[in-house]
Amino acid sequence: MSEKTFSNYIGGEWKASASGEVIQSTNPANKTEVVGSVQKSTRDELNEAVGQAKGALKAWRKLAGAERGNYLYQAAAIMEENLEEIATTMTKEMGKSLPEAKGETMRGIQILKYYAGEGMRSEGDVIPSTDASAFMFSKRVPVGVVGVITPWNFPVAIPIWKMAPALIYGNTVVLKPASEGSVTAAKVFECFDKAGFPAGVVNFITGSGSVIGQGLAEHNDVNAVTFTGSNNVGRNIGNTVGARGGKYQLEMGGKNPIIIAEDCDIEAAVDATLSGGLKSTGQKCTCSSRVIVQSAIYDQFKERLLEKAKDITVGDGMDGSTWMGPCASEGQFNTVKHYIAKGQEEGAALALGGNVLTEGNLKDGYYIEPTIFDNVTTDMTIAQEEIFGPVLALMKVETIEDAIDLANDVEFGLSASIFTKNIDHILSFIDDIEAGLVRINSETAGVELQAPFGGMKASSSYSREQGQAAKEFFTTTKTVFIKG
Ligand SMILES: NC(=O)C1=CN([C@@H]2O[C@H](COP(=O)(O)OP(=O)(O)OC[C@H]3O[C@@H](n4cnc5c(N)ncnc54)[C@H](OP(=O)(O)O)[C@@H]3O)[C@@H](O)[C@H]2O)C=CC1
Ligand SMILES: O=C(O)CCC(=O)C(=O)O
Repeated sequence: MSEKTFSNYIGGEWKASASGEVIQSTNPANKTEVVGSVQKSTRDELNEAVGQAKGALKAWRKLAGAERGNYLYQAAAIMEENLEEIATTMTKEMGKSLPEAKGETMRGIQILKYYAGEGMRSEGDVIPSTDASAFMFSKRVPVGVVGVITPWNFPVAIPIWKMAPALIYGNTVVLKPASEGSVTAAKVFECFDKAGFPAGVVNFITGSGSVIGQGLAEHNDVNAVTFTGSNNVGRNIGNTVGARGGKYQLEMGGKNPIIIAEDCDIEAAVDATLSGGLKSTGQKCTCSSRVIVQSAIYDQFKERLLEKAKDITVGDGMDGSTWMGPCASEGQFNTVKHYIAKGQEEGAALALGGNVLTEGNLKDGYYIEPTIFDNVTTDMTIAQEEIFGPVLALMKVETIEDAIDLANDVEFGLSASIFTKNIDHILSFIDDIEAGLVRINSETAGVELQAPFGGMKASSSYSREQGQAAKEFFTTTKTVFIKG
């Protein structure tokens, strides 16, 4: 893949920033490899992108839903032709293994198709009026210009799961992707460009979060902002958009528990813990980070977990034998090292890993061993804060009631899972766990595009994304009363 500089996509044209500056994206598996560069854009360019989106709004919302859907089908088809290239760029830019990157790209394509079909579905209800000679109905209408601010960990799926519903319901969009995932997002926009959306309907602008992201949050012509990322940034965006009367949706961190009950299938529970905790190098907001195990099987579970974790192959995501890639960036690498040191300082026992990997080619990347802490208590930092790295915290409990209380003892509430065959435990878990995604005998990660996605407590702004739930955020309702 040749290194390339990508422009912004504004009003249907690729345009370089007047700043003359670019942001380089490097490969976390090989720090010296530049994957590509994107524009370091200015506020004026953001204003231009928002102006284009505003200008395109009327004609776009007046198209039939099926016509808007055709553009999404077209984008999906073009992405399918370019799947390999997009996935390769993703692996090189943020490090997840190539099969995971391909899976994510395929998921983006399926999301586009799902929402394309939405253009042919109901957009309201007929409601009986108390006046027998009148006709009353509700009708969903677009919110307007939508600002989309996304993280680097799912650089294809997250921008698409926000843009596709925004577009099908008649909104126009301005995407500001994470700087560390911008080259991959630019590849997606190349497909959107080829799909031939009317000028101004989809816009792509790169640059720093504090200039372009904050600018989207502050812009009075941006009617709604949808964000996924860290809690601090998310709260600030919510406050800024809310203060000017805009609509916002925030999806933020998680500290997701997986409860291992004494009656469970231990092999399945071990596999799910490793997959949910360490796939994508633990860089999913839905990843399992607290493993809460009943004391009767604690030692047996731990032994098997350690045995299997030792076999994990760490390396460049482009290498077919790699199960776990590097941390996505130097910043993330340093954060993970900080939490590993903090865990040790606060008295957790390191049962596995904890070291930086430097053997052979690994020295060129941001590699950390799969790390498992034992004897973790709920007051420890590693049991409370989102690490976003390959670190699991084992915690021991006596009863399932204790396990659920412990699981709820964090500020987050995104995803949670339990491994058990006991129906009473399953029912009380479903009832009592404070999480937006509740998973039984399955890992905490694994989001289905047709179902609502979002968290409780500090994990989200009470809103839900994906499936039919997306309609709530990307539309507003008109109630129409007609009397002849
Ligand atoms: N829940 C989730 O899905 C995710 C959670 N995280 C958590 O966040 C931590 C940090 O990750 P990071 O990517 O830095 O997350 P951030 O919240 O910093 O970034 C997410 C997005 O917001 C943008 N942004 C940054 N600062 C501002 C600002 N002041 N105003 C508006 N937008 C802004 C970023 O742009 P830019 O990239 O240019 O800074 C990026 O597009 C991780 O360690 C993890 O704990 C991260 C990713 C996803
Ligand atoms: O688990 C998934 O597939 C999606 C998780 C997610 O949204 C995230 O990590 O940002």
